[in-house]
Amino acid sequence: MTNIHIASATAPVNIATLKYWGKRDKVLNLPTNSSISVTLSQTDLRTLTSAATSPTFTSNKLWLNGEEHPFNDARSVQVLTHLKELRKKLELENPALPKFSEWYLHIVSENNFPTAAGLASSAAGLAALVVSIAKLYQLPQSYSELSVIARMGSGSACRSLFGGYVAWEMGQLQDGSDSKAVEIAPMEHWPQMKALILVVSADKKDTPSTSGMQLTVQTSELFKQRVDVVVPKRFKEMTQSILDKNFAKFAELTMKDSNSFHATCLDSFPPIFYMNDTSKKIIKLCHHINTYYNETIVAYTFDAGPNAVLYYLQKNETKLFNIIYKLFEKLPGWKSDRANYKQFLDQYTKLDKSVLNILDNFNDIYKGCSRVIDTQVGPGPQSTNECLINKENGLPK
Ligand SMILES: Nc1ncnc2c1ncn2[C@@H]1O[C@H](COP(=O)(O)OP(=O)(O)OP(=O)(O)O)[C@@H](O)[C@H]1O
Ligand SMILES: C[C@@](O)(CCOP(=O)(O)OP(=O)(O)O)CC(=O)O
Repeated sequence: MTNIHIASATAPVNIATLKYWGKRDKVLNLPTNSSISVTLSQTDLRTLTSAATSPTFTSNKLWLNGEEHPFNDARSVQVLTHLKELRKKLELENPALPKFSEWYLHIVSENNFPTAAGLASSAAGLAALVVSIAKLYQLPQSYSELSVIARMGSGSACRSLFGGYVAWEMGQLQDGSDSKAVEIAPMEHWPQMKALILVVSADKKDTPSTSGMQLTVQTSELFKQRVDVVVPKRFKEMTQSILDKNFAKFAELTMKDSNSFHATCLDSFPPIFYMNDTSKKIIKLCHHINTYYNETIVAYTFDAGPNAVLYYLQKNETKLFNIIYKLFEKLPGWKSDRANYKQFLDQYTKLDKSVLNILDNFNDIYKGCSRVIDTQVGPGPQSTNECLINKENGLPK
């Protein structure tokens, strides 16, 4: 087979520090509040997607992690329709261009981490889908403009169009054209931000985010206070804390916002529970650590599932790991190039007796977790020559 055109791109995961929870328009996927996230390094968590088009393809197809995946759901169709419209404009302006807008697409995608495990695979997945097709179609739109399309696929995906520190501005327009992601600051602004993900064992999510947030909008009184008062103020403060590189402030707002989001889940009717007992113990542990050091050195945040993401600064890693490594050392995922592990264990025994007594209560906490992911702030989507599609037949390699 000839006449197959292919382009590939990677995209990162992002974990919100000011949560998106609630839609004001379900079809266009418009949020009830603006949100903020940190983009994580693609060395540890990334989606690689190759997009191909050819006049010989007979339908749109998606292969995800080696298996064919449904690709005709309303959200995917909406994303493809918008990208094709933008390509169509280019073809009208320049009739010499091949008519990609009239051909079907084959998409092959791989996540280098577990899919649908509450690790924001849909965010990285949708962002990589949009960026790879935009590259294939040679679209001139900015990443902010493309984020509007990614948003239709999954809200949080719009923030994965940028690296570093990202805001999703909720926008005011009815058509959603101003509900887009913008960069607050690139990764280089505050490269010392680290993230330790504690993957908490769970069979399945309590309630998918999409339906969970709709239930919250419909039933929670507390939610009104959150979107009208709490989040707008916090959005300004958190943006400023990032620009000022004020970790203590950033961390406090991050923890409070995670708690506020989960409070509105509990206030939904019937209530939604995303955190489990292990999640709650992790919250307590972080507060004990900050109290012990008399300084906010670690922040926790939880999405629509029990996994914890801990944010901390590189300069405080030793302080944090002197406590946390001992408690979670049995889990896989610690970076093997750390020569310091023995030192962390030695330091643990030298902590004050008072805190060691408290930490005794956390000896079993690792049993509720399956692995750690030791990562950090990272860049946005990348173009790549790595390709998952066979040029001869347009199928996965
Ligand atoms: N690489 C990808 N390309 C296209 N779609 C993807 C990709 N990865 C994931 N998805 C879509 O996202 C879905 C998983 O989304 P889901 O919200 O259930 O999990 P998650 O994103 O890992 O968790 P959470 O949103 O709670 O963080 C998959 O079933 C698939 O439809
Ligand atoms: C708790 C969250 O992770 C919710 C993410 O929700 P989704 O972006 O997965 O929802 P849809 O727009 O319906 O696809 C908070 C966040 O990422 O801001």
